[in-house]
Amino acid sequence: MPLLVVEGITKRFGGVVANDGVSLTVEKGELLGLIGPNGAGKSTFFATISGFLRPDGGRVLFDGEDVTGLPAEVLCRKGMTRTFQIVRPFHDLTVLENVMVGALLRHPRAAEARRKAEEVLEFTGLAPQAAFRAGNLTIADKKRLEIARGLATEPRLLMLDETMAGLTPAETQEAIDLIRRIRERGVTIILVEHVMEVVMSLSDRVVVLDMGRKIAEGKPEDVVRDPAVIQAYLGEKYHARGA
Ligand SMILES: Nc1ncnc2c1ncn2[C@@H]1O[C@H](COP(=O)(O)OP(=O)(O)OP(=O)(O)O)[C@@H](O)[C@H]1O
Repeated sequence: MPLLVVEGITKRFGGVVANDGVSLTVEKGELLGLIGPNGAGKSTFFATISGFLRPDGGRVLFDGEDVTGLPAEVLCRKGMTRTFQIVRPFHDLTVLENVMVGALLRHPRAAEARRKAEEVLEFTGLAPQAAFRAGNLTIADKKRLEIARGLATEPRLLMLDETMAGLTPAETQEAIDLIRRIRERGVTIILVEHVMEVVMSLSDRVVVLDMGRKIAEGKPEDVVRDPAVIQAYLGEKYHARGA
């Protein structure tokens, strides 16, 4: 049984149909890349399936259970956690305290939450910055903290929304390595990402959205050769890069 089954999810904002009957499945242990041009509906899809927005139609099944429209904190407890494109740590708390907030979900006693948070900081490479105020971190470390806060909730499905935006090539490589290691721990991952090298190197399968609809799905090497994908997305991207 797939870990996640999404059937015909639709989300409208007034006259804009941000998600128009999107269906997909994610197998346990799989890493699915979700790509598409700006405004294609990727963030809306994340928000709708992870309980931050209510869908106008369609169903979400998590590990066989219908979880459609349940609030984010309930879904998080069931094991579905998302990160945000615009990172939003508690700026005045330390890095350790920020991660403890995530860890408290499964470890209500502060000492245990702290132990869990320290383990996650070690794993994500943020241990040296544990006592820093989150607001003082570099962009790359803020992105890493966003992932660490998600990991501290001990998800089975982790949805990563543009964790590489604004990173240097060296920082991007570190983030790729971190995502690989998360995956080796058995966490299923959906990754929204514009950096194609990242999508290509990490994804088992790629789904392409355009104007709210799924226009392609398959192995990364097949999807990048799909004429509809080149026209809707890659052509524009390569053009924008001057290639
Ligand atoms: N809260 C909102 N209210 C009104 N319209 C919205 C809202 N959120 C998204 N939209 C619209 O829905 C469409 C899909 O937007 P969404 O942010 O999901 O796309 P995206 O693929 O994540 O884009 P990007 O790659 O730029 O992050 C866009 O037309 C956007 O303007």
